Amino acid sequence: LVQLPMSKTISGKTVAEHNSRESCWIIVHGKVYDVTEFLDEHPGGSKIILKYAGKDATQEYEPIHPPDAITTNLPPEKHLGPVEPDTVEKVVVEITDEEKARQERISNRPPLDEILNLHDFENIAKQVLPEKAWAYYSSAADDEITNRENHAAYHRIWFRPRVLRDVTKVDWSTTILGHKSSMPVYISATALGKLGHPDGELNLTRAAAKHGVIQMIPTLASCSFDEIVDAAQPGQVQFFQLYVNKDRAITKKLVQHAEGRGVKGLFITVDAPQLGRREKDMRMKFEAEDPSVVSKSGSQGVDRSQGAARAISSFIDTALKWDDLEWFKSITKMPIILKGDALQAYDSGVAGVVLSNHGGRQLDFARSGIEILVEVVAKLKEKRGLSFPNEKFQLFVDGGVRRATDVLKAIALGATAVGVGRPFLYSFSAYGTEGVEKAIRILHDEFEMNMRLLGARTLKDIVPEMVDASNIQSHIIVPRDDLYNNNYESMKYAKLKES
Ligand SMILES: Cc1cc2c(cc1C)[n+](S(=O)(=O)[O-])c1c(=O)[nH]c(=O)nc-1n2C[C@H](O)[C@H](O)[C@H](O)COP(=O)(O)O
Repeated sequence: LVQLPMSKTISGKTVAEHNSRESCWIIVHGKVYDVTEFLDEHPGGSKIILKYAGKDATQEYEPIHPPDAITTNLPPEKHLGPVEPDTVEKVVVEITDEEKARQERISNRPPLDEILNLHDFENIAKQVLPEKAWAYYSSAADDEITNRENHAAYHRIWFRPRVLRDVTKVDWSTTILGHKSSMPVYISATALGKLGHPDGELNLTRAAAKHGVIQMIPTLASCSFDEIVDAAQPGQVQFFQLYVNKDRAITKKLVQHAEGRGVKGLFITVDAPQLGRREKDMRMKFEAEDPSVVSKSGSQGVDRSQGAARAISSFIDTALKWDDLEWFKSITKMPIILKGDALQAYDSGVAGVVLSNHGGRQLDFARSGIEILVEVVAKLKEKRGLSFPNEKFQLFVDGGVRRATDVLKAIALGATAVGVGRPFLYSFSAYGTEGVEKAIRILHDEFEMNMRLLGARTLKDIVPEMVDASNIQSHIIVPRDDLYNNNYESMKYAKLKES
């Protein structure tokens, strides 16, 4: 063990002497950690840590890790104590021209009252987000066809509105798993909130509290779980999205802690035994690492030549199977909902299912949640005599929802509510909590208008007869195949060569 100086704090100079693979100390949030033996365990690879060996790594650490990640992953004897303030050499991050231009775009972004729809937030986020953040948030798997199909599928569903109904008063509030919600929309779990904004997922918590919307807390949040729950108002309803860890003891601790903190629903993600190949994210290579590095546990090193997603998700249990649900029911009283395309969910006795393809970030060419909803409702009606929406077994969809009309189509087809992911990410990335509030207000405005135009006073009036989904399964138009089309010189003879 290295002999530490007698003083309670450690000088920056001493830390700077431990700047190699042989002895690697880093500073995070003013505390010194000996990460020498953790280098090859780090899911994000050793390179990114060695870049900050002997230095302050807080700035790099913040967006990707919950604050308590380092203290929970390093044994206590590696927590060396506080660093002597102002003895640490400042990590100068040079401001590139590109970054200056991005800051310029941030200050020139339009005022919130000019934002009219959720697409505006995406358009602005694309211009103001750091490249890594935009890549991570916007990316989807392979050719991203499913990501586009998620949105396109709603365009194959048409309304049959009712007229001459008194729609002076319209009310689109509902309950989700028995909890009040101001709209049939919840904020879906999306990881790494601090890539887009220093407050990360707290932006969602604050806005959700103010507007009576339910937030689903992701396992891979940048903020710690307790930070997010502590930021909730008394009585605010939150759900927890779980990636099941190979180490079930960790999963059990997480689930029971969430229940103990008052979370009202456990959403187990079942469509991601491994996170998909999201090529925009992969291009950001979080410090490519030689995959042959064998970690201490003797297993092949984490393949770190991918983007953030792969690096942070090596813990996910690829062996998860239907029989495990009994174990989950034995460790928690929270209603359990499966998140992913899980047709057998009803027979396994869970409280519901989110028909989702993870925003197109997993299996490309997986069908959209809304298309599966039509199939699931028909099947459960025929095989189990169920009708929907159904209090006992609630159906949710997510993916590609950008308008209140998308939500109303899902409600008409039997969903209890709909999850929205990227639009809320983009809204806080560009405008913080106020952006999320604006996004929620936009949806409220759209609900009011479209409920009136549909001739519906409450969500109960939104019935299957009000939509024509007969074309939902016709994939005659495959969403734009951008990658292929942009490379293919389709206009080969556009310009005949002279002579
Ligand atoms: C956009 C996005 C989605 C993620 C997401 C991160 C981002 C940036 N992450 S991920 O890194 O692992 O893929 C999660 C996640 O933590 N857990 C999860 O269940 N779904 C995750 N999802 C999927 C999300 O919960 C919704 O299913 C999806 O976002 C719905 O599609 P839209 O974005 O089009 O609304």
